[in-house]
Amino acid sequence: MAADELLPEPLPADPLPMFATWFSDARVRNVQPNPDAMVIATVGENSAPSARVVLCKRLVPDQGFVVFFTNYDSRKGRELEEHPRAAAVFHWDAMHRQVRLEGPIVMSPAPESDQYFASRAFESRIGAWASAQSEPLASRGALAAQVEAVKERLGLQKATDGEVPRPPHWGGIRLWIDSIELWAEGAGRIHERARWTRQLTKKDEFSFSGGPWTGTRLNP
Ligand SMILES: Cc1cc2nc3c(=O)[nH]c(=O)nc-3n(C[C@H](O)[C@H](O)[C@H](O)COP(=O)(O)O)c2cc1C
Repeated sequence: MAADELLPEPLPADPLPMFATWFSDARVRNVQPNPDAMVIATVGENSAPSARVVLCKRLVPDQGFVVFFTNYDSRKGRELEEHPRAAAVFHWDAMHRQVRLEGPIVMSPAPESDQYFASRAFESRIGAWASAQSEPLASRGALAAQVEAVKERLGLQKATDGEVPRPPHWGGIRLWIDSIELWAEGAGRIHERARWTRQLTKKDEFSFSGGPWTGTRLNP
């Protein structure tokens, strides 16, 4: 089965509007239960890679970064602190498309994390305090007890009792894109691939400015 659309010829100078269209297509057409899911790969001790699924909650194509939210003390958080680069993969099976991203990461500015945290369900906000993500857990009951302890400590039993503050160890991570590959399934396994790279120059704690993109078709 071929992708809905193959890659334009010649390739666009800037790949990010096309990535944004693919991302939006996947969400608008609701092609899978979590169309915003991406696998994030990080590098740990002894250069060992590790990967897991997270949800991409923002894509800012004009600047060129994506955002996911997590516990900064989790395994991925600790690995990213040591090695602040990541790779991400989206796979939209029903659209026969894959997108690969690579680049440096930064923690989101506090307002970005606060805004998203405030939009989460009460239980998820309590859970962000209760779960020491990636740490050993004695039993399922132990987590339930941690949830109850957090509610007790914050004096919040239900959503209408008040605001759950954002834990300092929980927030957004921005992956700034300096390499992107778009892949579209072709007929008879003659797929289409192209990769674009650019230089990123650090502007401040949260942002980079991007140089021009260089795009190349790749053998599938
Ligand atoms: C569909 C799906 C979405 C997920 N979304 C997130 C997410 O947005 N943030 C997150 O921290 N973990 C998310 N997880 C859980 C992660 O895959 C992972 O188990 C967790 O973050 C701990 O990973 P780590 O120990 O490598 O840090 C998601 C899992 C699945 C299957």
